[in-house]
Amino acid sequence: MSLQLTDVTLTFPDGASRLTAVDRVSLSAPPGTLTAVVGPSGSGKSSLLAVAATLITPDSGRVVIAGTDTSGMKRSQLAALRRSTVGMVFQHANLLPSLTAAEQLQVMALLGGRHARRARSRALELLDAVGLAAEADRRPHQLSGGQRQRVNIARALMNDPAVLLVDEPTSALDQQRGAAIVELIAGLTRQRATATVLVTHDQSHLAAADRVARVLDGRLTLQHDTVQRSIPADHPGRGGTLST
Ligand SMILES: Nc1ncnc2c1ncn2[C@@H]1O[C@H](COP(=O)(O)OP(=O)(O)OP(=O)(O)O)[C@@H](O)[C@H]1O
Repeated sequence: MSLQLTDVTLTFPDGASRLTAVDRVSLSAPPGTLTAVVGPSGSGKSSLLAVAATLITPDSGRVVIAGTDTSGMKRSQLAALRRSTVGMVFQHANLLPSLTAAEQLQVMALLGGRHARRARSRALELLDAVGLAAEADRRPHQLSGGQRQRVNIARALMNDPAVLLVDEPTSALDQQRGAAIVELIAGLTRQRATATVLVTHDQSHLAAADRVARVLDGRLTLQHDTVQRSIPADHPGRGGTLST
């Protein structure tokens, strides 16, 4: 299991008391599957994703990423673990205005301590995978909203993460471009055997997911598997047929 949350609770200060944003949630995400997390506004979806990303430490419960139990880890250790095993895609692409599409990806590899020349070829390979081979040398202002989000997705995959966490990636896009982005994420999840968790408001995105988790008032109320899929057997450490 690439991502495992066990009995996780997260609270925030709320006046004299505390608000429970995530309430005893257990969720596991196997490699090569897309888990959609849906629920009304304020139900705790983003909080759950932030805990899974180790950006926030929960009050209680356990987060295991790619076999590493993150409990008690120092901030620097968590940052290193995130760099090597977690890719994150947020609502807005947040690209650096002065860098080309390829350079946005190369920066990630250099931060991850990878070799510069290999970083360039990997960046071009990933931009091709998201349909942007011809846009590699364009800067963000020369790209459409959907293209910027594709660069964002490719960037998140640069360090070959075991876990891909995606928060509302289509909110700035129209229905058609949004659906194409979710299809792209689903395809990359299977190709690259990432354990992907996608937070979305949009019910129409659920068709692309293997599993659906519903959150209400911080609780996971229902989780079901939609289909059975196989993942590439030659992917290191992630191969085999998967029964979700
Ligand atoms: N940093 C914070 N400090 C205090 N309360 C917070 C904080 N972040 C979230 N909350 C509260 O936790 C609850 C869950 O919020 P969260 O953003 O996780 O929900 P969500 O389902 O992602 O909502 P949306 O779909 O609107 O983004 C809400 O009541 C919210 O007000």
